[in-house]
Amino acid sequence: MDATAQALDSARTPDGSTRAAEIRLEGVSKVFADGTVGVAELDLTFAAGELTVLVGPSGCGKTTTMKMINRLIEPTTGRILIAGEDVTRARPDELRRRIGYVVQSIGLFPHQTVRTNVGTVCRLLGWDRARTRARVDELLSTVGLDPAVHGDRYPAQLSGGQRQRAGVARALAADPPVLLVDEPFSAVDPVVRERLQSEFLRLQQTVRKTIVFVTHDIEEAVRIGDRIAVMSQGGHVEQYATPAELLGRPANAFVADFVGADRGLKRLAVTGIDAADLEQPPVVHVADGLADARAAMERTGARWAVVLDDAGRLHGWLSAERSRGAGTVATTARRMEAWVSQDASLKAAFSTMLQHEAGWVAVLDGDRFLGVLTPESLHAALRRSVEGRVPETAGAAQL
Ligand SMILES: Nc1ncnc2c1ncn2[C@@H]1O[C@H](COP(=O)(O)OP(=O)(O)OP(=O)(O)O)[C@@H](O)[C@H]1O
Repeated sequence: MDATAQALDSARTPDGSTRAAEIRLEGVSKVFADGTVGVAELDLTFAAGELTVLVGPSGCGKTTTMKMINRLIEPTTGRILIAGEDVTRARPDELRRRIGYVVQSIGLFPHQTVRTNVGTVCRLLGWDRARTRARVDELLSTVGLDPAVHGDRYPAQLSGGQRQRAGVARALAADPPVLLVDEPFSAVDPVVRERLQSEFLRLQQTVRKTIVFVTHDIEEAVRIGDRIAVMSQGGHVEQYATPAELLGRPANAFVADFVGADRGLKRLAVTGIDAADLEQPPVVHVADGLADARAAMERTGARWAVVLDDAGRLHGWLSAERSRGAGTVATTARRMEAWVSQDASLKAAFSTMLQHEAGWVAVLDGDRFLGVLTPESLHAALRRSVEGRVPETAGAAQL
């Protein structure tokens, strides 16, 4: 076993799983035999445990960059370090057994069952049958396939989405610290695609690998990436940033054009709710009298108040107008259905607001009321997400 294989094997967590490893490209170029420059002088670092997306127009060098990491393509110049070890000095076969690889076009071996397919690398690494079988069944369940139902099937007996999941399970089987993923969802329809993306994200939350993910689809990139490298011809990185930064502050015209004119809308989906974004309307309690509620609203000039129950849970809302009538808060308050959890995106909050035709949406932490988002505070939240990088006066134009 060479130094790179050892480095990839060595970092074990207490539960025995492999730690994610940083990948560093230093001055990497690829000039093909016919003189085509696939990638020129590329410096890029993929942080350990992050999902980094390479995105860009066709032929810009995404796949070449990815395939140099597991040496399916040999770099012409430069160094590629994984966990500090130079992969160009490693034996390619040992290297590839330690790097998971998911690709849409290279499918599963058609004449092997799903279980045999998924266990391929485990067997190559010399694992015994029992360990391999246990690992394969665990992985099949993790990716949403039932070992008892799907394990003994052949790839042709699975749907496209199921085949893709089996491919992901195969890549993860030997618990590699690094996973390379090339356009895995391009052949499935948009609905299945979105579901597979969500599943893939959930899986990454559990396994926390260093993932390099290639796609030409910016929607997919912003949906799943922790960071995104937007590339142009020759593997040139035009911008390397988080989805929110990329959409909020494209570095140049190329990136702005690539992310699309609707980038403000796309940003809603990648921006979370921050406690600082929330407005605090007057709060009254369900046991209060209407006079108290009215007074609370008059003090701040508010047109409505949030009504909480004794435990601080959202009960509903009360308008200033209704508070002038007779009765109690309990009998006069209206139910409040426009609410989201604090871990929702701004897009989910806005969508909830529209769905209920409400002027605001309550934000909850479990049962606990945290505050409300209005169209104004939502706008401010979007601007805050790139604060420090967007001049105040440019904010409106960014949307
Ligand atoms: N074996 C090869 N010989 C010559 N040129 C090549 C070879 N492989 C790739 N190229 C060229 O290198 C450039 C980068 O190709 P690459 O496949 O990395 O692009 P990509 O960004 O992944 O594109 P796509 O999104 O279309 O898959 C392209 O101009 C391509 O034509």
